[in-house]
Amino acid sequence: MEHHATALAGSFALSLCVYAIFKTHEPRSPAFLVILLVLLPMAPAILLYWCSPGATTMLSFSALFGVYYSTLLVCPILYRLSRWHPLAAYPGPIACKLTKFHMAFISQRGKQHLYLYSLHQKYGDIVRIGPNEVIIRSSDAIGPLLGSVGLPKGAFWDGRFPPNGVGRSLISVRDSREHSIRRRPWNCAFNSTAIKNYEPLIDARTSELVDVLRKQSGTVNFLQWVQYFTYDIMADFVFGGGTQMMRDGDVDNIWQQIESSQKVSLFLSHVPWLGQLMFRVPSLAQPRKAIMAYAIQVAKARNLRRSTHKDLYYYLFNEAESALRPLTEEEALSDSLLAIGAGADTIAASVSNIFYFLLTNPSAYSRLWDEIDACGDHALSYHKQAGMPYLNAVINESLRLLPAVPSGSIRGTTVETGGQRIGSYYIPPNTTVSIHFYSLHRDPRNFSLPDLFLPERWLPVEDRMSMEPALFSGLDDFIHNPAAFIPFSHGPASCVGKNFAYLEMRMVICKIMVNFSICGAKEFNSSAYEDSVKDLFTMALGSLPVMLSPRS
Ligand code: HEM
Repeated sequence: MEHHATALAGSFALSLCVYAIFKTHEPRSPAFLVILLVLLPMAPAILLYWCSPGATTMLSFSALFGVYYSTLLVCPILYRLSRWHPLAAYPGPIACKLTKFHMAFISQRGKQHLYLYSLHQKYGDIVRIGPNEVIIRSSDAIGPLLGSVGLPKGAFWDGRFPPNGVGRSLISVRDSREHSIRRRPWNCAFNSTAIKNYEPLIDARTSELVDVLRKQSGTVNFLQWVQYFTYDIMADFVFGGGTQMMRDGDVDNIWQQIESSQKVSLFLSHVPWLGQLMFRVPSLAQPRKAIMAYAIQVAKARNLRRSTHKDLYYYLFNEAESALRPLTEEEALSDSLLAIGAGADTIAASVSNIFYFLLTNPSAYSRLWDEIDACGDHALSYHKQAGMPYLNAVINESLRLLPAVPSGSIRGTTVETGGQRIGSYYIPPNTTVSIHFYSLHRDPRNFSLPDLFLPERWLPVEDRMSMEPALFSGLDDFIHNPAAFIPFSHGPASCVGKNFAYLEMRMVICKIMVNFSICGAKEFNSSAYEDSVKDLFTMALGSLPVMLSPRS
């Protein structure tokens, strides 16, 4: 009996030690996990059998294992809910405080942006959405979190790549110094001179889009054509060409693959340790590895082919031989999937959303039409478009309401960075933290009438008053805070493709408006469109059925 009690106490003590190891070191090696979770709990049972073989029964063995595993389960539950947890002061749902699996499952429905928005509505400006994770809805936090003295990328990104770091793309590099080295060639590829070189590519592909749309009759799924268009243009400026989706369709089912891989990746980003384990099980890692392999193969083919113009890979492969510390081939190849996703996916969603808002807001549609028509032939000049107030207001308003990365970009403190004050909040070490763009953009403290599509809010006061006197003249204290508008994020790790994205979006909108009048097809349904919006880190959408009438 005495031996039984000692063995139970030993099992309990051992389990407490193992919990401490998990908490401090977060072991992920399968061999180590087998030792901690399978072999160690056997030790008290073996000792018990050694000391009193006759008295040892199946029941006493089960009790020993039961004590071991239940201690391992109960300790984190008690700690995570206790007032000693470093995030105890921050409110949030109990399920979130207990486990990140809660968010992982929520994310699979594609509505995590709405869920997080509802949490901000309920709990306030800072919400605990995981045992070690918070989201913030405050413009005061933008600079301290994302600015030049802000925090590096967070643990969120660890679940998407193998534990040895192979294949990590720029967006996921957690060490700030390494991130800035990896970012240099990207900055060169998207500076104002480089972007000028992409203008003929945009011209050619937008004209091709107009041509294929002219050949369509009846209901057209506008989203699908925009996806083909953005993919072709991405291939042009990233890989020097090589795809013809507008001509041949999506023969390799790339868009479907991107969406399914985004879904799995988002789940694993919420539970990064699971993602890293998954990479060790070939059959589970297959879908993610397949899309990574596809992207790498496209970049390798570009390397063999060389490009006829200065594309992104001209800079990533250091073909000008100008970089002080060129990327290794592996680093350059690792960025290919990021370039595909970021370069095509975000713009396709944004352009589709812009036309969705125009179709559901006829006065905005006709104001934009008037502005474009008033520019005559100049409407298709990049220079002119950059200064068209209503066009830019429509783009911004659409990105405000439906940002293409709705839940923002994830940063984190580590043991090395220590804790940090972000605005009025203290973020302890080892915490993942982000600003929830969707909630920030719809906060009435930043934008009056936050849920209304109102491009006029981006115009000078006198212009918006003259356009919408009924709406604006009664609102002396109309709030418009552009500092809280961050669809491209902010700071040294923000979106490198922002200027290019504006260039492409402006041109495609103007070319479409110059060439067609558009209306919703009979299948068009605004609530179905809004329901189809999914937050899979970047935004995925259903379809946008329209009718196009060519203008002479
Ligand atoms: C409407 C279009 C776009 C939107 C709304 C958008 C938004 C974003 C956001 C929110 C981030 C996260 C930044 C952070 O971690 O703080 C990001 C990162 C990034 N975007 Fe974009 N993006 C768009 C288009 C593009 C395009 C056309 C490219 C060109 C390939 C691009 C390339 C990138 C890259 C490389 C990063 C990683 C930056 C880094 O970690 O240093 N994006 N984007």
